[in-house]
Amino acid sequence: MSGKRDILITEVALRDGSHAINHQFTVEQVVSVARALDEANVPFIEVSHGDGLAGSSLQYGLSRTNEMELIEAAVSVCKQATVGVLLLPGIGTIKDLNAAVKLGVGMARIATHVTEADISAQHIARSKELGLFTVGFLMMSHMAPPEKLVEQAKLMESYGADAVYVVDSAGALLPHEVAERIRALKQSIGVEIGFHAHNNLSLAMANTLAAIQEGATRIDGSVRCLGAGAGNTQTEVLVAVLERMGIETGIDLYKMMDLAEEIVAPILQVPQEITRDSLVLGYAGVYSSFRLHAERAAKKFGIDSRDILIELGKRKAVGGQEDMIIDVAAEILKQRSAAGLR
Ligand SMILES: CC[C@H](O)CC(=O)C(=O)O
Ligand SMILES: [Mn+2]
Repeated sequence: MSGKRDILITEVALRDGSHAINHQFTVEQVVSVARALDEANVPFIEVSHGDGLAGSSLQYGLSRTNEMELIEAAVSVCKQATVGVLLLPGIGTIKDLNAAVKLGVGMARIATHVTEADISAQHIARSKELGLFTVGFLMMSHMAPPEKLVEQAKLMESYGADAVYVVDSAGALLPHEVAERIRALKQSIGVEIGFHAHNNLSLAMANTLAAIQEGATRIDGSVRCLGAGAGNTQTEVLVAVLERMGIETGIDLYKMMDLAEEIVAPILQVPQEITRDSLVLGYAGVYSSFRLHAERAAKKFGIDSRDILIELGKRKAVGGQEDMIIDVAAEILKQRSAAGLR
């Protein structure tokens, strides 16, 4: 480990992983994970509610612990890592960003649906004013062709973003689709390009490597796959694979493996694997964070969660439309009853 970094990894387990554990992180868990990540020399650690700052709500899931306490705890144990936050304009506000900055965060990722970058202008501008490394985070990137993605990334760049991410929120992209998107951005924007994967079709690693091959220099990972759906690119595995390829992350592999095994595995409510529901998320192109909501609705209405997810995919539901999950479940039940199937 030379300390040189060819690729900058952002660890998202303490934010994306919040979805997988119903937003139940405790201060003690965040302290132990963040401290170990910092000791392993991970450069960026994202901490927030799964849906970003101020996501704690009945609609998205109530946090067990106020996220500001979690952020403060993470910052307090990080000696070298930058702690970052996610903000979805409309869920979180500039007031929330200001509060997070007071606690010592150094990076903000402003996330919008892939076709709605224009709503990020004031949040990106404020983040820059606050001196933060600022990322534009284009979610559900499988829903837009490369030309559209370029148009939206250019908007984020024009607002001042230091990097723009292609975000495969549904884990639906195939490696050649990732490659064409990153290639198009590389040819069109001047800021760094990042990639965020979900492993619902078992393609997170392949997609990440395709992104790196086309010039992405910022990559998200979640240790032990602690992320929504089937999780993200597994950080400790990514570190090992990149090391084998001669690509330096600056991260200590043994320390990452120990953290995964000894600290993160016990936090998981169930081991992260590609279940039938996470597979359907990728297959149907549905937001990974919808999985547990759909499973709860399926149980309540006595129907198959896969039918709910497939219908959400057909309706092209986007992040923030979690209320549609109940509507869809109720409609499926009504149709079944009308057809005499129940
Ligand atoms: C709801 C926010 C979302 O979880 C952000 C993200 O990680 C993604 O779109 O994949
Ligand atoms: Mn995600």
